[in-house]
Amino acid sequence: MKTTMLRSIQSSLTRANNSASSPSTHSLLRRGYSSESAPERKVTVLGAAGGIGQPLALLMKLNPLVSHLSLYDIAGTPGVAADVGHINTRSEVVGFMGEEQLGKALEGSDIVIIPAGVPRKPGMTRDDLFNINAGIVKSLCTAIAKYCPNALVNMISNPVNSTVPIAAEIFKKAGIYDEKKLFGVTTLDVVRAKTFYAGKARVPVEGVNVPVVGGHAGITILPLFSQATPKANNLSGEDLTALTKRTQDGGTEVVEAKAGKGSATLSMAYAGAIFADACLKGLNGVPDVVECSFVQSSITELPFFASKVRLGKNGIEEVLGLGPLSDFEKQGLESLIPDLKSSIEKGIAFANKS
Ligand SMILES: NC(=O)C1=CN([C@@H]2O[C@H](COP(=O)(O)OP(=O)(O)OC[C@H]3O[C@@H](n4cnc5c(N)ncnc54)[C@H](O)[C@@H]3O)[C@@H](O)[C@H]2O)C=CC1
Ligand SMILES: O=C([O-])CC(=O)C(=O)O
Repeated sequence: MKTTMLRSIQSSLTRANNSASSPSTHSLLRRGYSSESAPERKVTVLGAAGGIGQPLALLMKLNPLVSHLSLYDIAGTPGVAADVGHINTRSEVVGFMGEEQLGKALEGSDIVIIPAGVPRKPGMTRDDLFNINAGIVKSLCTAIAKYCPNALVNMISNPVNSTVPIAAEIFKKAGIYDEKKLFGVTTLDVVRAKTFYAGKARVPVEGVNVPVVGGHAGITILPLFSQATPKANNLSGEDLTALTKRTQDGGTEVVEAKAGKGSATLSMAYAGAIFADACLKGLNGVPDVVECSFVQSSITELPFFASKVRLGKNGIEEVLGLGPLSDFEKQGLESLIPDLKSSIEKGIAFANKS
């Protein structure tokens, strides 16, 4: 029963990850790439006792590609680590608490996932989190540069449109920046676009794929429904406009429904687990692993942009282009540029002051 449930979670993680044409966890296992023979991989979660951190720790504990799971927070991690650590899956779990343990938490990490920071309350924008979260991200990235400079960094903390540029500048200052290893996690936008599209088009959600490009806030989130598969002929222009708006406002929909108790945590943990799994597969040499992510980019005039990226043994193997856009999407792209540009510049300026 337990094994069946674990298998079904693992396979749904992989099935949902269908923007990648990568083989499923099951096919990896069938090819003799079992947890016993998979390479050792250490994954560290910073902010592991939080609303996202806890379910994300659980999902990473269920991933057979992880051999060491390191859980760090400023408080509460011993309990989370003891709890998750009792689950009978491959990885060894260690909890670390407080700044003096941050170095040990990070040492030897292959992937560092960062959901540390404050979430929104109703009425706030993601940018309203900047003042607190920018400082948290800056100090965590300074530690990453020191203790695990080669790790892939999966940035979840908001505002992603600014925290990713902050991380890049901190890494540049430390002399360790590798643009192939820094990712803003925008997978939740893809997860939402798939769910909303499947609902509207009345197609089975498991087979749906929708690229989402741009950034991760309001109109900077640009789902490309013209490229959605399977093609739906039953959607009007109005339907596509409504789907786009709902995807852009997905975070706010959850913030309002939680009415002061935070923002998306469970769906974000799921999305974060999907993205980390794709990074692990890339590191392990699985071919053709493709996910959308907010990365250093030259596909538009902006230095960072979310688009499909191909993942490999060193992180990003290729930043893929946007593909053909509808007139509506071209307009969306044009309108998002100034917003995204100013969020990127704000992050860069913050990291370089003092
Ligand atoms: N990229 C995305 O799609 C999404 C991003 N988010 C963002 O993720 C962040 C976290 O959200 P929640 O987990 O709901 O918040 P939360 O408040 O429940 O958890 C945050 C955790 O970070 C910890 N923390 C604070 N300062 C830290 C530091 N210096 N080092 C390590 N840990 C530290 C806190 O102790 C807490 O346990 C927020 O900024 C939120 O806006 C949320 C949903 C989606
Ligand atoms: O909306 C928020 O504040 C959290 C977030 O980024 C999301 O749910 O997409």
